[in-house]
Amino acid sequence: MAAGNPYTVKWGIMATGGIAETFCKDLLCDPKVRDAHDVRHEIVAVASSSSKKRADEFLQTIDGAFDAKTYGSYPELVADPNIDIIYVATPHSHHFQNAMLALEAGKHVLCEKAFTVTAAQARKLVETAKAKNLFLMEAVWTRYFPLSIQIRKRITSGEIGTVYRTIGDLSFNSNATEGKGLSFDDSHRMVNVDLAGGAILDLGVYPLTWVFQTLYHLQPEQDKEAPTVVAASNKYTTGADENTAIICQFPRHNSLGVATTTMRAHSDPENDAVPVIRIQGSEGEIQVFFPAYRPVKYKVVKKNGESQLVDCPIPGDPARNGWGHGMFWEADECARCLRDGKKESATLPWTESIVIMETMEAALKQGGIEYPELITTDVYDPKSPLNTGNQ
Ligand SMILES: NC(=O)C1=CN([C@@H]2O[C@H](COP(=O)(O)OP(=O)(O)OC[C@H]3O[C@@H](n4cnc5c(N)ncnc54)[C@H](OP(=O)(O)O)[C@@H]3O)[C@@H](O)[C@H]2O)C=CC1
Ligand SMILES: O=C1OC[C@@H](O)[C@H](O)[C@H]1O
Repeated sequence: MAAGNPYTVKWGIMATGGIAETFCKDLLCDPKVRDAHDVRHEIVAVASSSSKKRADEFLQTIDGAFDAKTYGSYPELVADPNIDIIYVATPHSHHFQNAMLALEAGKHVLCEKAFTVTAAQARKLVETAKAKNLFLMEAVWTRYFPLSIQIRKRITSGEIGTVYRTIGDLSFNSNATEGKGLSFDDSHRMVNVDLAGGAILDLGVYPLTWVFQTLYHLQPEQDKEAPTVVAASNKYTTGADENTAIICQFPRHNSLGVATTTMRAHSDPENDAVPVIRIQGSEGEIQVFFPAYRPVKYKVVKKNGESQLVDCPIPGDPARNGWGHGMFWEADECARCLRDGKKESATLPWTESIVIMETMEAALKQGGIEYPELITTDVYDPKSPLNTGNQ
């Protein structure tokens, strides 16, 4: 790399669903538009477990990377020597086996949230990345937003005093128009236990992200304290949780986090009428507005009543019809880590992903939510139907 040239990362995309499309469109945005001059991204390959044709169509959908190789299976993708890092964009159920497939093939990995279905799976991924000297990161994109970075800095600088409590919610009103059910088919990944569906793993991970990035991440390294967890869930007819509340207690730090999520009511039905995250300290609080996963504004309210509203827009690339979703910031983090030889991101270290998985696992257990053996095993199987595409 000549001095001054941006470092280029070559991405392989595993799966062609909704989030893969969004992420790839972000990769195709010009980094300079978001003031990133040191890194750039290339999509060099895409795989669909259903067919090569589906992967070909995907390139049309994202309207770019037309030279990328396309594959009709995940094993073919991970074998491609031109790829630096694989983005795993499959349902939760598949993350462990798919990420292992990529790591075992010697590829760095960015794996969608929720990282895994069980904490043991998360530990196994980390052990494998460590043993193989590979980069691995959970794709909790919200952490890499300038908004999140600003908020963490404000907390660290003491602007709201000692933080005692963070309350967060991510909820949607997904009630069916008729009857008592939800609007999803029972086979949909939001509610299907075979795909590790449910509110906790899909939505709850975001309010938990706010609890963790404000109450756990900022604890001094020598005094890290994992929470004790008390949780309750109401189950949907499929067996997945539809309505969950999780309390995280950090007794040594005298703080509490409350994360709630439901598919039965919206976090903010009046649109910006209420904050969806409240980070509460002795000198004031920081309020973050909907949605918890992609917030674009927050308010600092001081004890004396003074307040400041801060807008943090997500830049759109004019050359891509103004597209810009905000996933490019996590992609830039991957690029910088790879460039600098780092195996994990300091913004979401491996230990923290594991503690978050332990927290969600505790909540699932207390809520009586159970998932099938095929998707909870922490034994890697390259021939698992989750890897070969028969499932
Ligand atoms: N960061 C964020 O904002 C978001 C993250 N997500 C996360 O991304 C992941 C995927 O979600 P999303 O893209 O919405 O899901 P989709 O259902 O839209 O796509 C999932 C893709 O995974 C592949 N897949 C492989 N096996 C299966 C299977 N048995 N059933 C269904 N799909 C399968 C398919 O691609 P193919 O046929 O090409 O192999 C499919 O298109 C989840 O972990 C979710 O939590 C989701 C939405 C937003
Ligand atoms: O990650 C996500 O963020 C947005 C939600 O709508 C989606 O279900 C979830 O997977």
